[in-house]
Amino acid sequence: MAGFMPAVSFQGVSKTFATPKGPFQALSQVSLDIGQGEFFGLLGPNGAGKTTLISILAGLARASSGRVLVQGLDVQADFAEARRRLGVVPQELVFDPFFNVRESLRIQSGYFGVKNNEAWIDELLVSLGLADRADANMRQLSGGMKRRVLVAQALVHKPPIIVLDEPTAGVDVELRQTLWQFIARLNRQGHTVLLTTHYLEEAEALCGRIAMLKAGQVVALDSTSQLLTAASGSMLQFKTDIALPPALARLARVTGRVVQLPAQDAADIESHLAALRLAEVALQDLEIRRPDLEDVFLQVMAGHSRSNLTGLAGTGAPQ
Ligand SMILES: Nc1ncnc2c1ncn2[C@@H]1O[C@H](COP(=O)(O)OP(=O)(O)OP(=O)(O)O)[C@@H](O)[C@H]1O
Repeated sequence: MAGFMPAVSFQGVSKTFATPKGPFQALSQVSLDIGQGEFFGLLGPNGAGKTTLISILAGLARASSGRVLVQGLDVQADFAEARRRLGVVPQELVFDPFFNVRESLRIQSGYFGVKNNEAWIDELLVSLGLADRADANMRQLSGGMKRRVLVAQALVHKPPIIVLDEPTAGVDVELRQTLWQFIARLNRQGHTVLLTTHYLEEAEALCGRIAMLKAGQVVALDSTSQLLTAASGSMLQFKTDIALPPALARLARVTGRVVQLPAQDAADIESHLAALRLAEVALQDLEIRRPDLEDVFLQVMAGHSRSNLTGLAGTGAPQ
């Protein structure tokens, strides 16, 4: 990969927090490169270390060891210049209540030293559905509207790298669509996107490549399509109102009336169906489908992944 400069390079990043119970290792030896122009997903269960990794990238926290480069710039040694290349949309709603929407964008623009930015500010307001709230005070906005402003603030200096930490947590369908259309457009124009989300459907639809973190370690790193292809078996899915026999209940993912049962092969499917028939479980809308990203995620987190899912951690090759 000589001459190849990643947008973001995590190099052996570890982070240990001092806690009353002693040191706690939130990240251990995270190494991965995100190529320029990639739409990259960082996934993991609560507490896996996603926000810690992004805080280190944004220069808000220090790695205990290892380093992070943004377009070749060290986030510690070249903090201001590295930070300018990043647009970070935080998870939490933090805002200044004294300004209106447009003023807050102008202030943020000034912070990054960008002048004569009104045209881009107008485009942000329109693209994020904020145009008619431009003069509203930040205090008056609903939670979803505040989140739109946070996205606009993060993008006001046109950063080449956009970092979104769970941007759609608790936001409505309309904002999600507005947001993703806009971010996808910026990605097509060449902006690199790093996304953390718990919405695996979004990650599957948007991300070209995905890293999965578990307890501070990279446990899968591959293109989204390769992760899906490499996932083993299929899923038997149906609806029912009747309780499953205990042996199947242990295997099943149940969401309301919908039951999903992983099956390695045809014999597995047959034995599941036989057990259901024996227990007189009436099935509706029965289907057999390929695993989706949620299935892959659960397989990886359960440690049942095939070695080709886990063996790639650290290679960091963009597609
Ligand atoms: N300042 C801190 N001091 C001690 N432990 C911390 C600190 N910050 C984070 N942690 C711990 O580090 C681990 C990783 O936290 P982090 O917020 O990075 O996870 P996450 O993957 O972003 O989770 P979520 O999906 O819930 O946002 C957690 O166990 C958390 O409790």
